[in-house]
Amino acid sequence: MFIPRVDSTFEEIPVIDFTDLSSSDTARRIALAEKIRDACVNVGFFYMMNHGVPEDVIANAVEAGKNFFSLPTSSKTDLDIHKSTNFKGYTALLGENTDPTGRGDLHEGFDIGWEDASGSTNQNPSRDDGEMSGTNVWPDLPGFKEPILSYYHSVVELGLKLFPLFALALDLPENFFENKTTKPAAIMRILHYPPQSPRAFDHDDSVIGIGAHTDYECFTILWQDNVSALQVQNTGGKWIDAVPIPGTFVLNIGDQLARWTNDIFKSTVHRAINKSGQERYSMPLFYGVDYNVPLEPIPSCVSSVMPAKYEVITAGEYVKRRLEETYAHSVEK
Ligand SMILES: O=C(O)CCC(=O)C(=O)O
Ligand SMILES: [Fe+2]
Repeated sequence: MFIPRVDSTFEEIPVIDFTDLSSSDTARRIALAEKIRDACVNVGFFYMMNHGVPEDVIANAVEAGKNFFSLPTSSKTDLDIHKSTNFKGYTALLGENTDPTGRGDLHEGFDIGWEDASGSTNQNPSRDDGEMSGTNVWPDLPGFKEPILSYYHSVVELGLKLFPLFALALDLPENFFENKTTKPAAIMRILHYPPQSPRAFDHDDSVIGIGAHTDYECFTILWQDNVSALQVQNTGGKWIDAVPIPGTFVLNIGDQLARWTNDIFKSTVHRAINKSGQERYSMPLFYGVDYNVPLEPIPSCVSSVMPAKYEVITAGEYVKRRLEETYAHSVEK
């Protein structure tokens, strides 16, 4: 496979225009895939401009999320993620510990997985998520579920269109991921980061908005509000701010694509620290391949000088293992 210049001491996160995402012109799709390849090989992060998800769909979901986080604590803890077998529902402040050296993350969150657009049920008999099977849980909050599912489905649709571009970026047939993404394994979160005192952070960096980590799926599509907090670590160890750019999503490569590509695509460490003095909200959607698909390295990414680095494990086993580690510290709470 052709690998462009590799230099992960980036100081900036590239911005890529997705106008040609579904272009019927192959040359345009290839040109876009080349930009994606360059960003994935060197940075593991890029902004998506002109992603096509309507602003009102985003705004309605954010509003619904804010209403949820304003509920009394007991209404939220009724849906505690520890009560779910498949990591769905509410995560309280400090309930998650993304960086094992940390003491808990300073955010609260709400997680959902696949559910039909009708919202009636996700227990589709033709869908077997193995390790990650199970339903969503929903609060008794009028006007919540519909906008959240509407955003979820818009971003799932966008994510599905990205797989052919990643395939092109890896010199694979455009349909390489098609039979591996038949039942979208996408987890969406709404996150609320209360402000944290900059002085407290100076004295104790073991409690921050979200501790340093890599994501567990193929890629993450993140909406963030206008409060800057997300930081991405380059190979020099320097934290680069992923400053909010209105109208964009941030996309980052996760561990599943790093495993497929034997680390040719970078799953880059990132964290969030909200020192702004304001509330911050974000909505990541983690997009993986079907949970029963083994994460086997792509042959062109393995050679005698680059032997396979990772044991082969299914996507579902991998995600479940990582989620168990993330929530282990708060199991008894
Ligand atoms: O809120 C953010 O900006 C980042 C969230 C994140 O990294 C995650 O949920 O994995
Ligand atoms: Fe992340």
